[in-house]
Amino acid sequence: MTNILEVKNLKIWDSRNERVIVPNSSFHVKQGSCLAIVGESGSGKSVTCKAIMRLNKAGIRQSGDILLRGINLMELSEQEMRKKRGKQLCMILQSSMRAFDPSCVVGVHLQETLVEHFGWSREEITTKMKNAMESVRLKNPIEVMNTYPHQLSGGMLQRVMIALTIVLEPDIIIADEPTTALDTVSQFEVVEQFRQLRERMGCSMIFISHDLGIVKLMADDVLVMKEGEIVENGTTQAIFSEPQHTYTRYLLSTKLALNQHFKRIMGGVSVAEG
Ligand SMILES: Nc1ncnc2c1ncn2[C@@H]1O[C@H](COP(=O)(O)OP(=O)(O)OP(=O)(O)O)[C@@H](O)[C@H]1O
Repeated sequence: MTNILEVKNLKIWDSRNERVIVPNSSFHVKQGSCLAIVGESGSGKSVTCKAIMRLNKAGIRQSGDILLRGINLMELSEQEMRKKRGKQLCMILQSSMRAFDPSCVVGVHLQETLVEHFGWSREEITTKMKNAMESVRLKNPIEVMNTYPHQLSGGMLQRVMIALTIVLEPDIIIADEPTTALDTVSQFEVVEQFRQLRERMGCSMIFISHDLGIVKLMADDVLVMKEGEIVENGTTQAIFSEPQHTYTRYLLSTKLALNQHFKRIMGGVSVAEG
């Protein structure tokens, strides 16, 4: 199987105080597969994904190679990189609210993004978005497009982003904790939409999540990060059944403990199980 993305010797540091955040990371994403990145808060998951997009804040520097379909993103100009973002590399954040301009209705943002990448007409965009929104079970898509972001729930906005991703058909989707800000029911629905998205488009994905239940459901491979370093990398099956590193075992044991706690207080089957 070919790799859609290869990250080699990625180093990320804060140039203001020379603090190294990620010393030396190498990993890859196989074509059509989902790689989950797990690890405690502050372990460097987000900065790693932002480094792939080349979207870390000014002051945060990076070196190494990031090959997308064999093209080294590190060597592209900012203008060339802008063309890749959205069209070939899509990022879905914890909360989509920040991705939308609060002063415009949702449809304006969708139109602008799709015109920039494809140059389609207004009508074409509306038809494509309407179909995609219906496929992620968003009712009244036209109405949604005429609504301001703050008038929609977090779960609805995430589904609008997934619908936009369906239309953009990127080579790889990077989802950074896309369900963390949602209530349990919306979480379940959004995960389901991500699963269907992968089934339908066979797209490759990097999925950051705190929730090992979701990781087990979504990912083919798992990368475990601790203090900026990759401490373990393997298939989901292997990581869950035979974790090698003490830190991975610790993560899995806390998941188990939380599950049991949940069962004790709720008296039922934990949602994270399976
Ligand atoms: N803009 C920034 N300036 C300086 N340091 C930063 C910046 N963004 C992140 N860092 C540092 O990089 C490290 C990794 O942060 P990162 O957000 O990648 O962690 P994470 O694993 O994604 O955590 P979380 O699960 O909480 O999102 C942290 O020590 C953080 O302080």
